[in-house]
Amino acid sequence: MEKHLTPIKSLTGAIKVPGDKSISHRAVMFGSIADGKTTINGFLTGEDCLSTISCFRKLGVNIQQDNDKVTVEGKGITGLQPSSEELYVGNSGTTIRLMMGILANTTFRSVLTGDESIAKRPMNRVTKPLKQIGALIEGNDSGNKVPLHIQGGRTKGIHYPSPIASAQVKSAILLAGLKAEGTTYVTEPSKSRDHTERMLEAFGVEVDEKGLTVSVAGGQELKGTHVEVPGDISSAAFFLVAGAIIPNSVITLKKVGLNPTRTGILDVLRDMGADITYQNVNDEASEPYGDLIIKTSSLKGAVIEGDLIPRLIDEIPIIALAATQAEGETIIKDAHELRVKETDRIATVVNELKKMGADIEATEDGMIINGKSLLKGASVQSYGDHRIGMMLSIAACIAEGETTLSRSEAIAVSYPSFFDQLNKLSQA
Ligand SMILES: O=C(O)C1=C[C@@H](OP(=O)(O)O)[C@@H](O)[C@H](O)C1
Ligand SMILES: C=C(OP(=O)(O)O)C(=O)O
Repeated sequence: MEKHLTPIKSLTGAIKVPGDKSISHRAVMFGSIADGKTTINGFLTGEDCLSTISCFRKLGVNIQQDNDKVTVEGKGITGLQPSSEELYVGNSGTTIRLMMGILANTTFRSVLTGDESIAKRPMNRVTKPLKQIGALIEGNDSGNKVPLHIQGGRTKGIHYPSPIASAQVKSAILLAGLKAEGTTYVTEPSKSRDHTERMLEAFGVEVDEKGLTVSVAGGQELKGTHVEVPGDISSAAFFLVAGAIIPNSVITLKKVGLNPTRTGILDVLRDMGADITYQNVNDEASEPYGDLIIKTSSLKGAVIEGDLIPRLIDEIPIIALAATQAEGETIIKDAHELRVKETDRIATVVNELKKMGADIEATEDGMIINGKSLLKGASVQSYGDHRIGMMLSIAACIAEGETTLSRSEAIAVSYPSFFDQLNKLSQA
């Protein structure tokens, strides 16, 4: 689908961004393998999370979904049933990688596959540790690419030093560890998002954390519960940057998730000089949340690297846009992981922003951006990557002239109401 976008004078008003994608996936997955019923409020109805529901239905789980309210009739950790069809995860890396951990607990064989983007993404990062735990996995490129065939075996706890800070890898291993003999440990090079750890605890599982090592003892069961999903900070990020760079703007983003493993974007934007304030913060919830108010700001460049990267990995495309409007240079490094997301996000961000006149260069593990560029409307594309599509739509709001965005439908993967909310704020 092609979208024609024109500049916006200001953004004002309040919105509630949709539910957190990482938490929505996990609520359905953990509810499915729990004993008893799980209710979810604030579920993200984006395509990725609908893929998760569809896969668990194929495994025999009864799931009712009414907009953002979901009820899951849990089957227990050994109660999933074989699917006669392939499990199709669409565009969702989180679905396939976490499901592999769960399927390592089954006695039957399942086949997992996905769209053209999933077909390119590396799965060795999970097949390798899961094989060590005892799962039987086969697939293209020695188990690195879909379709993947997976079956549980005699699983035994391992201690896995993960070469990358990845919540998908950590979660897949911990989930496989739930039924393994002994204890399963994962050590990361730096801390990735901890939604799995927090939610397993809410489902009654004991999770141990010592520094960068997380572990679960095998033989634990999950008990169905209620999950309240806060707004997705990765979706809010597009409006945080839009509010900062579009003149005369003041926006309130309500009930945004503020889990410290996800708030790197707030640290960076404040460091760059953005005027952000917090209201109604609830730190007590298993997943903290609060309202964020952002005003038009004069930004300056920043260096973004190291342990901060996993705390804002999905926000780098929109941070790159903010950097094009900042005074001075922004350097993003240690972000090699961007190369294996829905697209190679270093290449797609740099290519498309260059078409709009940005001064931006790719490096092997990041990018270098010189700010204060006057962006011009251009013909750009999302390459089927939701976050690239949204970043370019916000770029179009400040560009001179019209921008044509092709493959804009990809945005529905994580933010189906994105254009409605953008319109609402720009008309207010
Ligand atoms: O666990 C999750 O929910 C996610 C983890 C991150 O991926 P990695 O685990 O590959 O870093 C992130 O990029 C993705 O959008 C969601
Ligand atoms: C990388 C992302 O998701 P996933 O890995 O689940 O496809 C994302 O949403 O930016």
